[in-house]
Amino acid sequence: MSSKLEIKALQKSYSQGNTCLRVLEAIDFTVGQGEFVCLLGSSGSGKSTLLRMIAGFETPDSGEIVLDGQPVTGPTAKRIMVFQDFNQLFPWKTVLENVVFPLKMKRIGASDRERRAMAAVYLAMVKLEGCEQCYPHQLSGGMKQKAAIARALALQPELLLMDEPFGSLDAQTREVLQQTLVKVWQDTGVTIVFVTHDIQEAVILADRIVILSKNNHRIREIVQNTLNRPRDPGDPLFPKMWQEVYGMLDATE
Ligand SMILES: Nc1ncnc2c1ncn2[C@@H]1O[C@H](COP(=O)(O)OP(=O)(O)OP(=O)(O)O)[C@@H](O)[C@H]1O
Repeated sequence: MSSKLEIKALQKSYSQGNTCLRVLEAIDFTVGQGEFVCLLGSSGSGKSTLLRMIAGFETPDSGEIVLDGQPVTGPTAKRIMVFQDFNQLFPWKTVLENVVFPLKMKRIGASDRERRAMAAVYLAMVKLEGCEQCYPHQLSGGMKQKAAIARALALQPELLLMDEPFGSLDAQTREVLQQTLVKVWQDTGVTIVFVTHDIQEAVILADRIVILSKNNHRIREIVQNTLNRPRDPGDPLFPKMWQEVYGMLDATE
């Protein structure tokens, strides 16, 4: 698998008052074209910080982030982020308009008609057909997250970055969205880096799981997920994979 994203010797600290808070140190890993990678670690291990740097929202103290051979120096539409917050959509626009608007801003599609057709394709992909004319306040949290995912995918990013997008959903809705996301990922071939602190979520979604340690700010382990897809927590092999990952996390506490 060719490397889509390369993270090289990344280091990041924040100043908090008079002290320097070290967050990430010697972070090295690659993400392959079309791969689904989860960043997992306890609270404060630097998962979101790492994702924000990959997005180009923040700069590392040292080290390099390279996408398709080009250093990341700031945000671009090649890397689109989906957040945990349900209020990512424009409240005054319909679901369809929410997907069409960024396409127009990025001059994707030759006409409004073409952009609306593109938006409808991505909304159908996340199973929101029939909701195109709804406003965000008429949607459940899960439906809002689906719309945010459709909007991100419609921009056809090189990299989809997801920061605990299902973190505020109930368990059942979360499972449905996980299945939807895996299907969309398989259909589009998009490369995904997904932050979670939920082991089950990482085991259901990821090809590989990058486990961050809060203790030394480094990567504790990169776990290859050996379970066949579609993943099912009822699979007798699922608890073994879960335990393997849990063991890595335990050692970081
Ligand atoms: N802008 C900032 N300024 C100062 N400190 C920050 C900033 N952003 C994050 N931090 C600190 O960096 C550390 C890592 O934060 P980060 O949000 O990346 O962790 P996380 O693993 O995503 O945690 P969680 O799972 O709780 O979201 C935390 O101690 C946090 O307080």
